[in-house]
Amino acid sequence: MSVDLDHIQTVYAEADCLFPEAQVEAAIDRVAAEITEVLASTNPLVYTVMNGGLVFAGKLLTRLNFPLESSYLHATRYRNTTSGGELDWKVPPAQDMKGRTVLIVDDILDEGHTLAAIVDFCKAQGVEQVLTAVLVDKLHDRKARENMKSDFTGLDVEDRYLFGYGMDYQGYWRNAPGIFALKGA
Ligand SMILES: O=P(O)(O)OC[C@H]1O[C@H](OP(=O)(O)OP(=O)(O)O)[C@H](O)[C@@H]1O
Ligand SMILES: Nc1nc2[nH]cnc2c(=O)[nH]1
Repeated sequence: MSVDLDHIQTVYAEADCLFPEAQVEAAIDRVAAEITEVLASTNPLVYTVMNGGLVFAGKLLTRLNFPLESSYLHATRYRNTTSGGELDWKVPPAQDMKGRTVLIVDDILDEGHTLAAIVDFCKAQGVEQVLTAVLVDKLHDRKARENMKSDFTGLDVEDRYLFGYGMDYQGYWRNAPGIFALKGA
């Protein structure tokens, strides 16, 4: 598919910055401290959900100063579009997680279907416990499960289409240094 880079540039130029880099980094500091408090002695297996979780996980992991194992899984529901569909497991978890504490790290809890499916998968593998960490939680009443929350949350955000810090717009701007909302969405 050919991409209109002028359009991609315009989207960035016209977007609203909801949280600039310094605020996001402060949120990651806080989340890292909370995770350390709860998980430092549990020898956790930390799973990054690709692609979106990449930036948050990279920044989070160096702030977790205790023994842990890091791996990734790849599940997608949006496929570079702005509305979700069926969850597609591109790379399921590879490690044996039976009896382990597992932390799932992702960029966003939106409707929550992605995290719910991953958590269910981990439970079916016989984990000791599975916890979740997201950089942003989008506030609305369309969650997959009632009152669904992540165990660790960086920032609560309004109900708009977001990009930056791992979140994409048509595959672009995962590298944007802040949390941005699409103009008019
Ligand atoms: O809470 P939900 O409504 O399920 O949405 C959240 C998921 O959507 C995004 O992934 P996406 O499917 O866009 O794939 P990506 O990680 O490659 O961007 C994001 O990274 C989360 O994994
Ligand atoms: N980039 C991006 N991915 C999402 N996945 C679910 N919600 C969103 C969103 O607002 N932005």
